[in-house]
Amino acid sequence: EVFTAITDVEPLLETHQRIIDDLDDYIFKEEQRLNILKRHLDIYKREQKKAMEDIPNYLGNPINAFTLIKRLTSDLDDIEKSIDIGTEYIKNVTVTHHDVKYPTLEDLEGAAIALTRLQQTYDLEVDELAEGKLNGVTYSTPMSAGDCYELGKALYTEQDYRNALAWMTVALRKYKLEKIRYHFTEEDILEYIGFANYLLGDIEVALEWTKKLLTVNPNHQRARGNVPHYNKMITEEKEAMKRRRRGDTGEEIEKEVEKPASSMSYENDFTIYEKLCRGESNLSPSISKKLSCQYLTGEHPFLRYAAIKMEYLYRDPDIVMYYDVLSDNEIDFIQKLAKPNFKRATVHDSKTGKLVPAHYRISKSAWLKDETSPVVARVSRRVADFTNLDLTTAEELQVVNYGIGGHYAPHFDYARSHESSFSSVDGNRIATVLFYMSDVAQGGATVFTELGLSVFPVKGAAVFWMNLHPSGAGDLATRHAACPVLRGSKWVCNKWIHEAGQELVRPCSLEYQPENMHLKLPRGVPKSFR
Ligand SMILES: O=C(O)CCC(=O)C(=O)O
Ligand SMILES: [Fe+2]
Repeated sequence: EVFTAITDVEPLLETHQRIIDDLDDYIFKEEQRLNILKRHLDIYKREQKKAMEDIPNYLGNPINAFTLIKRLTSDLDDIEKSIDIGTEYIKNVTVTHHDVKYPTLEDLEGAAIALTRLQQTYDLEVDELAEGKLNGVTYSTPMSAGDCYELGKALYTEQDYRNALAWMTVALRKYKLEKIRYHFTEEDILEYIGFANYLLGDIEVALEWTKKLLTVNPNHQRARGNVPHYNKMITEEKEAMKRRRRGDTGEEIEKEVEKPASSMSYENDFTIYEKLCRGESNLSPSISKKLSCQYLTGEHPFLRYAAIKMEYLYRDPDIVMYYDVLSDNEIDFIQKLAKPNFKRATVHDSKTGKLVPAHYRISKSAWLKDETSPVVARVSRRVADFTNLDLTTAEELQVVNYGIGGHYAPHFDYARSHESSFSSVDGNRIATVLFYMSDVAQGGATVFTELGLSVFPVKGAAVFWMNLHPSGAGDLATRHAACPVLRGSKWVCNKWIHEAGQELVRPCSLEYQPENMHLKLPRGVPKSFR
């Protein structure tokens, strides 16, 4: 009936306009949505291209590794949300690609923690890292506000509020510069900053940030609730201070709380560890003047064929490095053999005696029996040749690969008397041979915290030391650690040699005999080298 009179048609123009507005709005939103998707796609394409140019170099960079995991976890969530109609499509992508691996949010958190471990160990600036720089050199695409936000969020979840705050602060700065729409807003960042400050006990600063949040959104419910709460806490604290000053509190004047000795020594141990990881080793001249290099030659059939290049890294206790004791082919072969059996590394729980994963040992490892391949057996034989020890009771070859920020905190290789592995029938781990199966671009040193010694990996070389005194007691000086890998990938393999079978080559003794403290080099070595 509307077409019968022009006046009846007139209101239709309003409807018409409504549709125009709605469509405009819809298309604007769709374009925004597609822009977000396009931006993601561009980044995925750009990074894939960069990665394919040099995969080890790309993934060897902790920032690239982190952002890759982020693109396959939280960014993918963001993409899923952006595709309203296409939700089924992206679901299909993740459901039907059974042949590819997807990291989990746990992986994202692991990568975030690894990044802060690197930051702390190597004294890196958050601002530098966020620009994709390691020690002043640019190694990756700068991190976006989204990258920094996700990193901050993961650290917040891990209750590392100090680092969460540092990354959220960078996220805020980048967010304002980028002017890009994300799945989060400035309000979210401000809320994290405010609350992290509160949890760190800095109430006045928390209040300041909450007020900033309220200038952006005066109706923010949680922020409005927090302001009076923070104000109350500040007033109460001020009152308490006044009372304390007047001395009428009845409360005890706060004393400097002394930390228990054990936690102090742990902190000290860790500070030394971090210093050594940065290569700030401090061998005393009395040790360094005794260090030397030589060829290990002599009558031993193995050494007659191939003299080994040997270097003393420390004396008393002796720590030596043998060079070129694994060939590139052997390394390739052993890596291929180990990979399918890789499991997250575990440590002995001294209480339960069980093997459990631990945050202080982050790597993947596998054990290889001599019978697995003639190559593995050959490595054992070689170890017997250059250590002059009996390998019959040695453990299988342990192959290890350290991922992003992978490390092993200071420890002893031998079992202590209270540990369940102490009473092994073959005795304790008398000696360690640690082969380096890769060079490491940055970081990844093996450090001896009691000796002040840093050893940087050299592909094909092996470090050898005795863990026990001739009395069978553990040598405390052998405490050592694997530093976090800063850039690159670190491969090692360990051969742990046990006491049983060494009775003739290395007799036990309760007396202090300096010559018994030294390594017994293979027979046929000229006397001057012993
Ligand atoms: O990887 C390293 O540098 C040391 C490894 C180590 O100490 C161990 O596995 O016991
Ligand atoms: Fe070790």
